[in-house]
Amino acid sequence: MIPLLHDFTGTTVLVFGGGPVGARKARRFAREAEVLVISPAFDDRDFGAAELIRAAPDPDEIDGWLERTEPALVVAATDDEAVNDAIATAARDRGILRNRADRAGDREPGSVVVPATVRDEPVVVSIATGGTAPALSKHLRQDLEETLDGAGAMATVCGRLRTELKSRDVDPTRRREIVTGVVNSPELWTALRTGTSNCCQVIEDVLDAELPSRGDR
Ligand SMILES: C[C@@]1(CC(=O)O)c2cc3[nH]c(cc4nc(cc5[nH]c(cc(n2)[C@H]1CCC(=O)O)[C@@](C)(CC(=O)O)[C@@H]5CCC(=O)O)C(CC(=O)O)=C4CCC(=O)O)c(CCC(=O)O)c3CC(=O)O
Ligand SMILES: NC(=O)C1=CN([C@@H]2O[C@H](COP(=O)(O)OP(=O)(O)OC[C@H]3O[C@@H](n4cnc5c(N)ncnc54)[C@H](O)[C@@H]3O)[C@@H](O)[C@H]2O)C=CC1
Repeated sequence: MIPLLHDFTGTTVLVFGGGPVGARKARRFAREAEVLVISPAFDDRDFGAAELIRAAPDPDEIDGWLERTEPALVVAATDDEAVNDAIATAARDRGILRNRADRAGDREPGSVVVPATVRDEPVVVSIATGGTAPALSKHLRQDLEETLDGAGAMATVCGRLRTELKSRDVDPTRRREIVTGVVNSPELWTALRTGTSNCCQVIEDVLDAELPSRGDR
């Protein structure tokens, strides 16, 4: 399987099942999508900004929910295998992406897996184990959280530097050298991680060091 990034902004994600797994997936997608959770019970769980709809559709009622809500992705997270089967079939027949929480192993096209994710915006890292060991995905995610500290700030610095260097017509080879040097600098990582220097300061320092003849300041 090949990981891809998909923007769900402005779309609907439909989650069946209001247990811990349905709640986790709902929180995940509610970051950017409009999430509807269908379940006969919700207990006291955190569903993020998702809308909760109390219902327990039978397998033959699932397709009607897909027709009415037109989701970009459907999550099957009920504890009823027949319902999860019906969700997977109806979504496949309508060409809708689907995630089955109760299945590991081979998948057909359009049947997607939710990986463990570490974020330090705009950086994102996803981890999966081919369904073999989701607990390992979770463990590695927790480990990587430390490694990624400062990566978001580093990405912001590089992005602004690239724009700045392009606008100054610095040739592509030199630009690449400067940006690669920044990414590989232990001092800059430490500065961004500890907050001794912020993104703007780092950019100014790099430009001063690399383009000492900047005349417009
Ligand atoms: C195939 C997949 C489909 C999908 O859901 O997309 C799937 C399937 C199944 N998970 C099961 C169990 C557990 N899943 C977790 C946790 C997570 N599971 C997630 C993803 C995936 N789980 C996809 C594969 C990802 C990969 O390739 O690694 C994560 C990463 C993302 C997320 O769900 O948000 C999230 C961690 C998020 C985080 O913390 O970062 C834990 C740990 C815990 O809950 O603490 C357990 C208990 C321990 C264990 O069993 O390992 C079972 C057995 C159920 C049963 O026994 O009935 C099945 C079904 C089966 O195996 O048949
Ligand atoms: N992918 C993953 O990370 C994991 C997957 N699982 C699998 O996912 C399933 C769900 O896990 P949990 O949330 O722990 O189970 P759970 O049993 O706590 O929750 C299932 C939910 O589905 C609801 N439900 C039952 N019939 C329904 C229907 N017809 N329509 C809508 N909702 C319905 C129940 O009321 C309940 O809220 C499990 O059966 C298990 O196979 C379990 C653990 C982790």
